[in-house]
Amino acid sequence: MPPSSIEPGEGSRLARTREQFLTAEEIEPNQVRDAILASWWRSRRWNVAADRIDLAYQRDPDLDTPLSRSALPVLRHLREHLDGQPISIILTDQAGLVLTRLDAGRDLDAHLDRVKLAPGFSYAEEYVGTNGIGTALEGGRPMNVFGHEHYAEHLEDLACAGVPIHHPISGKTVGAVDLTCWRKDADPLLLALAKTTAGQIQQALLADSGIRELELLQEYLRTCRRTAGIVFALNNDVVMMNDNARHALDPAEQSVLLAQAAETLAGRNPTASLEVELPSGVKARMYCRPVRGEGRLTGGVVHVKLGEQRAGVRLDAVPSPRMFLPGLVGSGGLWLRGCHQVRSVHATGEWLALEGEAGVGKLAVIRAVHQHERPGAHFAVIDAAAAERGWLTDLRRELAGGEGALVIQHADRVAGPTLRALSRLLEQARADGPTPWVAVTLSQRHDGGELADLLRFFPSTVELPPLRYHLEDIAALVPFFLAKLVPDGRLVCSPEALQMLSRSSWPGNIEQLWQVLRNIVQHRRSGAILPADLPPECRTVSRRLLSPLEAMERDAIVRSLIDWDGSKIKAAAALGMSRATIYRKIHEYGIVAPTK
Ligand SMILES: Nc1ncnc2c1ncn2[C@@H]1O[C@H](COP(=O)(O)OP(=O)(O)OP(=O)(O)O)[C@@H](O)[C@H]1O
Repeated sequence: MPPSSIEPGEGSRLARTREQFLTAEEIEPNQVRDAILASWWRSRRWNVAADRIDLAYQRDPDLDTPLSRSALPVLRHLREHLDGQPISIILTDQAGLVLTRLDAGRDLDAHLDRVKLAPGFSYAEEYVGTNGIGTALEGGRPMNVFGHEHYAEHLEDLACAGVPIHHPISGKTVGAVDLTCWRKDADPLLLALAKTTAGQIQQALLADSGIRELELLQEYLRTCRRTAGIVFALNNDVVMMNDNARHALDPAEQSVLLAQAAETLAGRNPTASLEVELPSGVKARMYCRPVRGEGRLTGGVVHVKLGEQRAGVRLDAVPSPRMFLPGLVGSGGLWLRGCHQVRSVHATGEWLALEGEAGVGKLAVIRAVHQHERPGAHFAVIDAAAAERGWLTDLRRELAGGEGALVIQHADRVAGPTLRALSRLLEQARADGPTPWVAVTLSQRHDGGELADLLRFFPSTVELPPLRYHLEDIAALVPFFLAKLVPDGRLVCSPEALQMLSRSSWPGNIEQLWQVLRNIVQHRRSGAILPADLPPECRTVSRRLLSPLEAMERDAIVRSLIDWDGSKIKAAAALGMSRATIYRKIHEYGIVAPTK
């Protein structure tokens, strides 16, 4: 198979192979390059239409970005050098949205307009199928796509050479440059030219960001000189922190503060002083100061003061960064914070209301804290949702038992007379004294209405995060669960499958992960779990691992889209977001918008 061009005669063979693939016939081996075949499979999974280019206009491209400012002079210079040759020069953002296209002559431009390879349309693989831009971005490497290698038949007359552009400091993909010409004019040198151009754009980006990073560095050093405390500075690509920050804060605390600082600096009021509760329970006051260069926000410097410990909560003299709870794994910041809060409330003896979506681990945490603090003491669980007659009688008996711990699960699922009876029982038990320590779990967000009467017995409410807010813990949960399901370590999870699991959104949380693995071991009990072993629900993944803040933002967008019947304009307005931003985020987070 030629690596970079198609020989005469090969075109028709390739066309036949492509047709076979599209009609789901078996294709002969070695008829198409591996990278192209992999891309065809992805295009099929994305349900890309091969017989039409059906793209929605996404948005007016924002050309006031470091990428556009750095790339445009380079591309114009290349245009001059190409001296009127019919080669289209195209710049896209990291998601394949065409930002600009330089004139390439009337015929080619008209064709590119017809196939919507034009500013404001996305040539991501998931929309157009195999093509020079989307396939290069998807694979993260230079890619040429000739004629019939394109998935969509309307692109068959074209040849494209796409190269991802990486940020020279962070290494993140920030866009792609693509050179497109007629198939008959295809030349392997096109890819070499595209690579050189991408390299020049990266150089220009380096010069641009060098100045911005310098401004940030100067402000950071000034702040470090002025204060003896914790200081860090950040922008989209760089984080700097002083020795105090490294010594006084553990990684979970650092990541909570950095995420909060990034959100504040990107918000409406970037110059802010705010209080943040760390996973250890300690409160910290953050003073954020934006840094601007040439009128634009280039990052921010943050000064942190560690404050008083949480009122009413016992803290060890030195807060331990990791908490060991029997039978539980996980070290994500939000997860640890929830565990710590449960332990703190348990230590005060106050009754606890523990909230969180179904399957986040509410019962598991209460059980673990109880076993850790009072090993061997009585532990009872009553499920209010089971609605069996007699559970109130069981409850009365447990309350009268007077010791250990009692968990009333799913308390938000009872209502009316049963709920009132439950409240009366608790009131009576308190009056009769001594009672076990009682916790209720609530799996839905409730408005407090009817439940308020019950919740007056539970002065502290703690919330456990959904799994999608601590996806980093999947790397520990999976081997932990596999060891439970298949002893002797005979079954492991391949890195590819783990990556897919770490990018799913897990609406059913940790319980869903457990069930998924339980089902897998029905058919695979040794060796390695591969992506093909995973059920479809784990294969619809976002493009990358989302940070907790990004996951929260994604959820807010999804909720708003549902509230506004799928209208992106109304959803954006409700969230105080611009239309352009919501379009970009929907794409970035892989949100499938509900249809109107
Ligand atoms: N951090 C963890 N480490 C190991 N196992 C966990 C962890 N968190 C939860 N689990 C396991 O996940 C499953 C679901 O947890 P659990 O039943 O506590 O969730 P829940 O929030 O109480 O759910 P629901 O409200 O739906 O009853 C259980 O099998 C539990 O043992």
